[in-house]
Amino acid sequence: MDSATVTVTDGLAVLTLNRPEAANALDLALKAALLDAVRAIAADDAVRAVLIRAEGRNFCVGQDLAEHAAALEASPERSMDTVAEHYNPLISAIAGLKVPVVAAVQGACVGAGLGIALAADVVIAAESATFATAFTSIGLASDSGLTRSLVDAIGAVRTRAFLLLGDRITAAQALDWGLIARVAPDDEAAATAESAARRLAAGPTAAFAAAKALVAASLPPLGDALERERAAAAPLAATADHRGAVAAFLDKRRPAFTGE
Ligand SMILES: CCCCCCCCCCCCC/C=C/C(=O)SCCNC(=O)CCNC(=O)[C@H](O)C(C)(C)COP(=O)(O)OP(=O)(O)OC[C@H]1O[C@@H](n2cnc3c(N)ncnc32)[C@H](O)[C@@H]1OP(=O)(O)O
Repeated sequence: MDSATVTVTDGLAVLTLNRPEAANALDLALKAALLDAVRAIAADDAVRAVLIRAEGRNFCVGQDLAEHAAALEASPERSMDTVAEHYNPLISAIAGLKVPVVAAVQGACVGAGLGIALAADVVIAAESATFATAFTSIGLASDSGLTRSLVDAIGAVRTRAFLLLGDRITAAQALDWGLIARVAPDDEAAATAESAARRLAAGPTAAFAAAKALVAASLPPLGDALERERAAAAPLAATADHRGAVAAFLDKRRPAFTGE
């Protein structure tokens, strides 16, 4: 089964995360499939808007920690290569799409999953959706461009608290903070997001592209944030806190951090 699929109808490309059995956790296959899909969408002149959605109860729970544990075991210093090889190119590709991008979020939107959602232009969430950064809970700092997209959306004070305290917030809280654009009842959210995406696919594509470019130009460069996050990830992968927290998560127990 393809872990990411794309269908294009009437100018709308629907990109689906399709690993519901694993809460759409990002393993190598899903990351590579998403990157290939976004690059194909970017090259398709017929596409005038994009909807990013996910199968199953959860939008995306971030890096697959079972896969990561194996990679850490094999080579802590190499384990973070995927940030440069997959995460950073994926976030850059989504944010770099010239057409409008809508993300439809249900369930858990966590870690790099939050980074994917916030790389879109418009996030529409189901009422019961939740949002979390999760990185510091496993001894990491941040990635997927969140140190730019969060600061842009909610400011540095809230971003620091969101990263450091690791709170899991509701869709209503996310809307109140300005993290997302809309909240819809659980049974209407998918249709609301698709309707918005279809409206954008039928809209003034050149004007949308110009508006996106103008807003992006008013912000610090995404590439700089991604590079800083990449550089910060490698040394953290080598910490006992990170390795211990990943093992604790997989063993379903609370981690004991030593600060090392
Ligand atoms: C050389 C080869 C290299 C290979 C590649 C190596 C990888 C390198 C990694 C690089 C790291 C840098 C980039 C990092 C990106 C990130 O996203 S880091 C953050 C990762 N995500 C998390 O830490 C979230 C962990 N999960 C949770 O906090 C919670 O599960 C939740 C998302 C808040 C949901 O909670 P709840 O609703 O209570 O559900 P749960 O019961 O906790 O989970 C349901 C089932 O899903 C499983 N699961 C959840 N998250 C993950 C995950 N990230 N990876 C794997 N599995 C996950 C969870 O275990 C449950 O499973 P079951 O018990 O089987 O039901």
